[in-house]
Amino acid sequence: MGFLKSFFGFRGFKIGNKDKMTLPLEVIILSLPFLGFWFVFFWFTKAYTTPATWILCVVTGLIYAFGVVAVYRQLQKFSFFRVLKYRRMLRFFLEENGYVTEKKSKNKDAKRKLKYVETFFSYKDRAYIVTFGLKGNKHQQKLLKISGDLEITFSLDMIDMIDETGYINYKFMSGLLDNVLKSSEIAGTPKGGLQLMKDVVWDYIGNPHLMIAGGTGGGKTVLMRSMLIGLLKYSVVDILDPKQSDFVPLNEIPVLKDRIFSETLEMGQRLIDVKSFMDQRYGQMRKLSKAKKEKQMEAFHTYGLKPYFIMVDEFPSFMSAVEDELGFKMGRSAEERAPISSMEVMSAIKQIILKGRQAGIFMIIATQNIKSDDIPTTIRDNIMTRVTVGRLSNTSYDILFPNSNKNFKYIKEIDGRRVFGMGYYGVNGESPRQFLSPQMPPAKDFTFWDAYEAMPRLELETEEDVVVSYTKQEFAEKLGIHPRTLGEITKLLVDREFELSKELNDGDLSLFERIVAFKNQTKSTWQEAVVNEVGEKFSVVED
Ligand SMILES: Nc1ncnc2c1ncn2[C@@H]1O[C@H](COP(=O)(O)OP(=O)(O)OP(=O)(O)O)[C@@H](O)[C@H]1O
Repeated sequence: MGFLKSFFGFRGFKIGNKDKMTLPLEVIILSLPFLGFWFVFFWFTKAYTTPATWILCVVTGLIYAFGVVAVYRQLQKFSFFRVLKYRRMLRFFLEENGYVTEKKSKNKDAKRKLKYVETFFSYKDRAYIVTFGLKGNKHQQKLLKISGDLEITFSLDMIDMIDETGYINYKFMSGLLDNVLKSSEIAGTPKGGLQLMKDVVWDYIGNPHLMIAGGTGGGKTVLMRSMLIGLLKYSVVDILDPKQSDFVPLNEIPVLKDRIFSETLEMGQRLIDVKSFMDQRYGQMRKLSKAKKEKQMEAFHTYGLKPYFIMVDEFPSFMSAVEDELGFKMGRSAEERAPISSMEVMSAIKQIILKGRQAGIFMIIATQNIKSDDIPTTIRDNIMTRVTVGRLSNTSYDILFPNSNKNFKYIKEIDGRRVFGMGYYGVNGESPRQFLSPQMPPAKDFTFWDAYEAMPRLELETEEDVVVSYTKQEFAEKLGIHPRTLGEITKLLVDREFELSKELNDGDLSLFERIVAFKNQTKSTWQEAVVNEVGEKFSVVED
């Protein structure tokens, strides 16, 4: 299809009058065994005149009709038949909504014929794609805003809108339930991907910081706790819980011990400390980058640093507590004033949001319904990823996903099954897609508490922990040898049971330098140079 499209501009079959015929055709094909049987029966028995045979024929016909309906419904599970059905729905939609022109005919009595606006429908990688030809036609403006109506017509979720010269493509996804994960399955990588559904990965380096919004009971806490399952495996997480409810008890678990803060003063101080830590990390990264002679400083993970997340539950209520308790108040004496001010806290948050990405420091903030003045614009606009769960007001959707022409709806059931944590996921400025939060397994099989208790506690790197590590190419360049020669020396060392670091770093450098120097000075072989340094077998202690 890709080949046909690129060479001949062939996009599939256009939606048109022929799509009316697919349902009768399907019914006829399904009825063929029945019709065939009775045709052969009457042919051989010649029993046309026997009323009993006709009664039997009608009765079996009725039973068969029920069978046809049942089979037809089962066939909808197959994409081929679903595509036929969606094509019929799309044709009907186009006709009903005036995306048609009447074909002119010289014969006044001729049957009215319709010409549909150029529309294609295809199915690829579990996505349905509707393509409209624009080419300046009179429907152009309406076709650019049609996605919301199509979502309702198909009961599918639009996940992408792709512009092409003369065409607009809308991509719809099905199978939300097929893509949901269990809370226990959440995983991620330090290089920027936390998997939230089978087909949704939060690229926290590409689209840093996350805002979770949801009405009360919508599933924010469960989502945050599920995310912790993934994040704690490879990063450090601090939690600010101004409500002092959902997270404070977790402070007893080693992996989160002293990483949960709930008093306004300690939460504010923590953010100021995180900001200082960020500045210090930038310093470390600059040093490492310089040691590696990089032209440009890379992201934190290339220097072996862990990501660091700060989760803030009920962010607006945290902000008002900061303003109340740490803000400037006329008449407050110096003794009554807190050691830190609300301005310092706000400035720390802004700096983390604006500069945290490269240093690997990310904020995850949760809020209930959100109003435009709840969160300062600098902060809000730079929180690039947004998720909603449960019921939310239209104002909240407008703030989170501005300019989206989606018809946001609150869904509690899918295919008759009660679901929790249903909402939308999107990147600031792009069209959001439907989202289903990782599902919490029944308490008899899984509890967050037990899961966190089984996790090892990771620490952020101190200045002493940070060593410059090199790729093979970089390390070989530093020694002035070919990477293949480096491979040969490494193998000779490993054969002699010498343990090397996983990633070659400054600590390994002097040993390699000595081996290279010995070889060059004595004109020996690499093997002799290695044996000279580590002996025939490194692990054997010689007398
Ligand atoms: N992903 C999920 N899987 C299973 N159950 C869920 C899920 N999300 C929510 N629930 C159910 O809904 C209840 C409320 O969810 P949760 O506490 O996360 O809501 P919330 O948005 O944090 O509410 P509040 O704002 O009032 O704190 C949970 O106790 C749980 O029973």
